[in-house]
Amino acid sequence: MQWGTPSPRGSAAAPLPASGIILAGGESRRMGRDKAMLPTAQGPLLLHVARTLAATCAEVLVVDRPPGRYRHLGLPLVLDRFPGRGPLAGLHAGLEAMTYPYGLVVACDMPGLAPAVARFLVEQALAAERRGSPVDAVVPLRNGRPEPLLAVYARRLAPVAEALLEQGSRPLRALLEAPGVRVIWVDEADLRQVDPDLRSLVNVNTPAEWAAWQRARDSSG
Ligand SMILES: Nc1nc2c(ncn2[C@@H]2O[C@H](COP(=O)(O)OP(=O)(O)OP(=O)(O)O)[C@@H](O)[C@H]2O)c(=O)[nH]1
Repeated sequence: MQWGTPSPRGSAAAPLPASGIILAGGESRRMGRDKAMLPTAQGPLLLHVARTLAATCAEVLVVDRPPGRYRHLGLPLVLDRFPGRGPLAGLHAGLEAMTYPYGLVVACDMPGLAPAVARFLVEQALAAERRGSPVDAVVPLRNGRPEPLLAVYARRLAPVAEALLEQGSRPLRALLEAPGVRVIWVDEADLRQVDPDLRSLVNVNTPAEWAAWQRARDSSG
């Protein structure tokens, strides 16, 4: 299945004027095989995530480390400018390349992303902008802890991320803690209104986690 094939499920609402950024430049050491290419009923996991994101975001970009591994999928591809520096480097490249002022970032190893969650997070950023009180990020909390691998970031954070990367490898969290960065923290209870089991926040890092995810999917039909 190639990118651009019409979604079998379709989507009732039109995509929002925002970008979707899929971080796919990791090394998958714990999985022992490329997480982006794990097989799903909708094709490789990366394609499944991209198609889910496309229901919400008018643009979807995949960010990989050079030289780029996913050209064969036909997805719009961006390469890290700070290779080997982790997810913040992927976010930085995505923010620099994206067309829209806000981008929803998703890790390529999140098989349960729900379009309703993607839309809910992006709408928080767009609504704040409309109210005249723009924010730089919209980040879910789970058990009181930030989930920065499924979050909205403003394009204006690109130079902030670049300054952090120039200091070396830094966690995504460092961007949210940078001076002046305005964040909407989304309560777990609010997220559960659109995703009761918080499946959108599941990421699969190991073969055991992948097997558990597949079992859970099978048992829920
Ligand atoms: N573009 C880009 N994405 C990255 C980079 N490092 C990690 N990611 C992505 O960020 C997300 C979270 O990565 P991790 O699961 O922490 O790391 P990983 O390298 O994929 O996996 P491990 O090797 O098992 O730690 C995944 O979607 C990765 O593909 C990077 O240097 N560049």
